[in-house]
Amino acid sequence: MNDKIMGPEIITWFLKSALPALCSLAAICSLATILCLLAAQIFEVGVRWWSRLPPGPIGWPVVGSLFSLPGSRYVPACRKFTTLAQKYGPIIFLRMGLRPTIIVSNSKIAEEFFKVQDKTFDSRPQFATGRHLGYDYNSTVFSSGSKFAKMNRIYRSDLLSISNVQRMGPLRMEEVRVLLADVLRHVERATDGLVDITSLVFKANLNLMGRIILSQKLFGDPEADDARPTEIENFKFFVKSATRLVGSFNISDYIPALRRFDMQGVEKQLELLKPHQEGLMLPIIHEYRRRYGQGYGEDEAKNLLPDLMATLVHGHKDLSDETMMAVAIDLIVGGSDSVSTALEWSITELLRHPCYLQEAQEELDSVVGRHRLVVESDCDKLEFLDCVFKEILRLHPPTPLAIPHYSNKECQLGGYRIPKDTVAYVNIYAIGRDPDVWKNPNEFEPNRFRNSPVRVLGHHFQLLPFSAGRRGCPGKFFAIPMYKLVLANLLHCFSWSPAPGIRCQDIGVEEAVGVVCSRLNPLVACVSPRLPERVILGHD
Ligand code: HEM
Repeated sequence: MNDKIMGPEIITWFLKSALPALCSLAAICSLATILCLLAAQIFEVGVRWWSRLPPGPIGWPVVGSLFSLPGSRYVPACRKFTTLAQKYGPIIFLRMGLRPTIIVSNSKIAEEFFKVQDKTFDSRPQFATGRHLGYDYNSTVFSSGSKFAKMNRIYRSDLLSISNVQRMGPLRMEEVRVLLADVLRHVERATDGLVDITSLVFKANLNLMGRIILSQKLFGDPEADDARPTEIENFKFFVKSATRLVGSFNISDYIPALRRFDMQGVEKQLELLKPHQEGLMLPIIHEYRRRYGQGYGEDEAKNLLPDLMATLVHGHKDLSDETMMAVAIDLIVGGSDSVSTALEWSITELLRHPCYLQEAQEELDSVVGRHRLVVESDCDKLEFLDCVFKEILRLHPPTPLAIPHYSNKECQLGGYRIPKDTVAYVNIYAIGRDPDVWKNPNEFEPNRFRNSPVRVLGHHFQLLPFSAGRRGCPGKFFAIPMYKLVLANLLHCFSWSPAPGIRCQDIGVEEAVGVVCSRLNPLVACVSPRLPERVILGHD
């Protein structure tokens, strides 16, 4: 009986007294939160003005702009950063979590960054990818300070020197022949002439890197006798996972206290990759130590050292297995995906613009003739091909954001103060599409480079596909001849057109998200032989 009376009374009491009180409390709390956020923002605006920091979005306390800015699953970060530059200017300051961050988006600031402040920004921030893939920041890509200086010396004077690039010329030509035979085989088998160019070009580049670094093919033909399907798939999986993870914006890199929660599962994925990479690399390294770790004389060594890993093991015995693995990973991951991405964008744009495809093929006919394959010495004479190469790297730079740099002391940039320990992104994509520098910046117009003195090596700051300065890509002299030789031969040997029913201008240019910005969808095109089969197969 009592209960019956209590029930409605409590409800009445709750509605009349407690509910209004709770509502008022909630309103006060919300107001207080809004006021605190507002105060925090006003405070940050004041601090920025007082500290002469560059302009940029204010963001939220603690998280800053972390959740609102970097690329989503669908929009690459370089594009979001470009939109931001249109609002705030060529140098932007923002907080990503707890890390002060700048974004450099035009050639003028980039020139100052790489010429005046190059040494200040020659470190890398310590992110999870460097801890795992770089074996505690030991690899070139992720190292800083004296470790970087040592690795950089090894790279530039030993591994990726111009003389090594020249020494590897015959290997490049061999892999090009394998690629051409592969394309021809696929063309003959395909009833509709459609060929998946993305996977053939990726495979060719991975194999070339495998041969240069380890004297091994990493990616055989599943139907050929030398196929090792598990290993092949493992390497492909490894390279693709590594580039995806290096390009991800991992929340705990920016708010270290959240590391143990690993909210996006990045650490877990990196840990899962580790046995994978060690299973692939360690047996190879041990075999190299056994074969090349001994004290050969210089002349003997020259004959014995067919590849980069042998050069490393022979010349730098003090390096640990971990560092050796880190170097091999740098080279395989850095070298294969970037070149194949540049190639697939080139074929994409040439398919979208048949007049340029024709111009490139006419040049090949006149310089090389239709009776043989293109060889490396021809490439210097292919002026239009060079224009296509530069235009692709301007419009679709394979690495659209340079790997993040890190300032080791306070400095001045663009007239602003940049604090010590700032993460710096150079937006290579935005620089290549700057409307103040490039006419019709979003159009593919290779002839803009006819008679132009602008080169891609890092001295012309309006075009920085390989970045510049001390951290600029050490593999550029490897990448350029490989790109030109493959593209020239593909265009020379085959005729190209879009898949049936697709108009040239409808071929998609959507980009995937990652440190290497490849096509979102594989490029499938209609391919047919343009030269006699015996020429394509190199039988003449
Ligand atoms: C079209 C092909 C390529 C492009 C567009 C490219 C572009 C880049 C860019 C933009 C960076 C970042 C530089 C920075 O952080 O400022 C880089 C770094 C690097 N690249 Fe490349 N790259 C290419 C090919 C290669 C090749 C073939 C190799 C190896 C043989 C290679 C090895 C590396 C390494 C080891 C680094 C790290 C350098 C450092 O941290 O100091 N790259 N590359």
